[in-house]
Amino acid sequence: MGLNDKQVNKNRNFFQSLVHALDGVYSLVSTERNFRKHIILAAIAVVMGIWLRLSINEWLWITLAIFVVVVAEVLNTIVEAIVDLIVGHHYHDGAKKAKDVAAGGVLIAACFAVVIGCLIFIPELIQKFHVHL
Ligand SMILES: Nc1ncnc2c1ncn2[C@@H]1O[C@H](COP(=O)(O)OP(=O)(O)OP(=O)(O)O)[C@@H](O)[C@H]1O
Repeated sequence: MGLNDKQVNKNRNFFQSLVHALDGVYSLVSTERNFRKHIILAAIAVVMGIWLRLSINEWLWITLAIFVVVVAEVLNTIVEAIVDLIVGHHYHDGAKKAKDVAAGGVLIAACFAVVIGCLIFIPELIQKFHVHL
């Protein structure tokens, strides 16, 4: 994936911008283990949502929860890349703080997603099993 042209100047057209943006998404999926785990959990939530026939309101919350985690993962990856670019493999208290705070952001986002998932799926599952009992 990607143009692989060591380009450092601005993108010339929309297609070039799109290819570089897709390169970024590919990089996230191929290099970030936690991002892949979150995508798998998001896919499970979507399949369960279809199975439980969630309302539009519930889908809005589930979508928000998924995107909050994705955005947090993206920001975490950006912070890690920039910190590594600046300090490399040298220990630095500032580098530790930046990476730990970025990881903390992902944790907070994941907790938000778990709360939303429980609030939506637990009552839906209880209702579903009552119907079939
Ligand atoms: N240059 C550094 N200076 C100080 N501490 C560092 C440095 N690089 C990493 N660390 C510490 O090591 C931890 C792990 O760093 P790493 O670069 O492996 O992030 P990383 O977390 O890949 O995380 P994950 O894959 O879990 O999102 C950081 O949270 C930080 O506490």
